[in-house]
Amino acid sequence: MNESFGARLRARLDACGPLCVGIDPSPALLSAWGLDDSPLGLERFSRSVVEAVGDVAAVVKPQSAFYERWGSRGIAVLERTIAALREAGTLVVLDVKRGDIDSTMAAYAEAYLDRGSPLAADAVTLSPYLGFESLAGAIASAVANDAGVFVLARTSNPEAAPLQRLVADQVVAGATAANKGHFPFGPVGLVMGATLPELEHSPADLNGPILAPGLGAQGATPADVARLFGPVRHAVVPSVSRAVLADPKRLRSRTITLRDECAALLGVVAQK
Ligand SMILES: O=C(O)c1cc(=O)[nH]c(=O)n1[C@@H]1O[C@H](COP(=O)(O)O)[C@@H](O)[C@H]1O
Repeated sequence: MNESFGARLRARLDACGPLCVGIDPSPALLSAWGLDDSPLGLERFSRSVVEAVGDVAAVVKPQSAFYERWGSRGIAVLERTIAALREAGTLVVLDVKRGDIDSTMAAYAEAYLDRGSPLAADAVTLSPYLGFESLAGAIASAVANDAGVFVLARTSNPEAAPLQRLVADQVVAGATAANKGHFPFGPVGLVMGATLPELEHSPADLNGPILAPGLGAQGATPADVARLFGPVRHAVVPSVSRAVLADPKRLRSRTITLRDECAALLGVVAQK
């Protein structure tokens, strides 16, 4: 039997320390790297990120939107990027933020979670706004494929607060129920921004990982991560894109510095 996503993530966090590096090949970053905004530019950017951080970041999160911009040629680069990340040994969270009725979700699950799919990742980001229950099929597919999902609970952008505040308790409760009985983590993680002023919806009983984007460009610091997520310190995966991607020469060193700072402030120990 294969290892569950929860077991693989736990092992990776224990080995590398707590950090997810996003691959967000925006036109601005491609230009800063001296690359063309083209599928070839995307490919070079993505390959460089895999080489620079694939062995030091517990998780890497390609942002699908920046590949989708280029249609089928961009998706082909995304497929190769996912394959290269898997080869490098890191875990791949594909950021697609999908959420739809159950029959459509089944197709998304086939695309992103089915082991045989060229876009299959270790986990995907999902949106719960068609109802947490609409994600049940995708969660079942994640379990069947030893994969995971990260469901948006409280995102890092401040304008989300009035809407998400109304439903985040339902999202936390749905994820907590889906994770019951799984060890060390269940298949359902939550997204909770590192930029949040406070955690209004406690993930203490989640029994799953928490992806916390917003480090750096959106203003959050490792100290914010520690303050917010101290009670669930072993489950939090802080996530950063632009702040480490800004300079290709310092990408690896900035990743290691940020990762080690998060580990120290969270009081978790990485083995390497
Ligand atoms: O799901 C995400 O990763 C995500 C959730 C969230 O609440 N906020 C958020 O910024 N993200 C993503 O995380 C990345 C953040 O990039 P930086 O602001 O450059 O670190 C982008 O790809 C966003 O789409």
